[in-house]
Amino acid sequence: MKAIVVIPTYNERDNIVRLSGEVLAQHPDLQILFVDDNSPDGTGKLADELAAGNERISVIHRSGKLGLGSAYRAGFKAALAMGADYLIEMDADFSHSPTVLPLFLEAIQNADLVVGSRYLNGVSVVNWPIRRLMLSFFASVYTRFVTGLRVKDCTSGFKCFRRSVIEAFDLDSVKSDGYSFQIEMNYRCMEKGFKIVEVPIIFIDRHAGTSKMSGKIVREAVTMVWKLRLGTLLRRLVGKG
Ligand SMILES: Nc1nc2c(ncn2[C@@H]2O[C@H](COP(=O)(O)OP(=O)(O)O[C@H]3O[C@H](CO)[C@@H](O)[C@H](O)[C@@H]3O)[C@@H](O)[C@H]2O)c(=O)[nH]1
Repeated sequence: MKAIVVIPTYNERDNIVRLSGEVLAQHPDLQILFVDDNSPDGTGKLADELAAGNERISVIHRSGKLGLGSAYRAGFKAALAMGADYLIEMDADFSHSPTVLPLFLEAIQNADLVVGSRYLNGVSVVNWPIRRLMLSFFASVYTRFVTGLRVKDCTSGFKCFRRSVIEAFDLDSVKSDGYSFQIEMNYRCMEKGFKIVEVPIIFIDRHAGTSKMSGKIVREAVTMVWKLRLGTLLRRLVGKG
């Protein structure tokens, strides 16, 4: 079995050394693929040094900050080419605990997509400012209302896909560049009838570095849910869905 943890990075220099060690210690079949967008703080160079010293670590370099969704598209394509059986999404900043990874590998045996959920048993978020927590929580409520998704944490960035799920998508047709990538992937899985299972996680706000959340990312997510829903309705109307 080969499970590749795809980790997009932008200015995560203070996190990736400890993160790599902790991720790889969780299971012998885990590998890491960093997707760095030419981070000004030198994350990419440090990732190269880690990769040079460990064959379970690889790095993709891109020319500049092109967005989380776009980083995952590039990372997933590379992970497929590397022969991944499972493709895992994870943030670089320890908001996602590496200790959950073995649970993902267990849960994916009976699912097509495993979502690490902050909102399965109430709210499991530590240290997030209340405004950010409300934004995330109500983004999920709004997404469920508009799209009919039955996932409690629609924007979670900690998840595990079976290879066959990613192969079933034309990754280039996934439009989201920002965090709405998470919503779009969930929605497309639902449309294709894949089995989505949520497992509870505790999300802890980062210690080092800063969030890359922006108004542009929020606006993209607000409109994306309608594009997804209307796209499905239109396809049904013309008999292609
Ligand atoms: N390569 C690359 N990486 C990026 C970019 N933008 C963000 N990242 C990386 O993507 C991860 C998540 O970014 P954060 O900035 O830490 O996200 P957050 O604000 O804490 O958001 C969390 O909540 C979102 C909403 O629920 C989630 O969608 C997101 O995945 C994350 O868990 C980090 O590893 C960060 O370095 C980008 O443009 N390019």
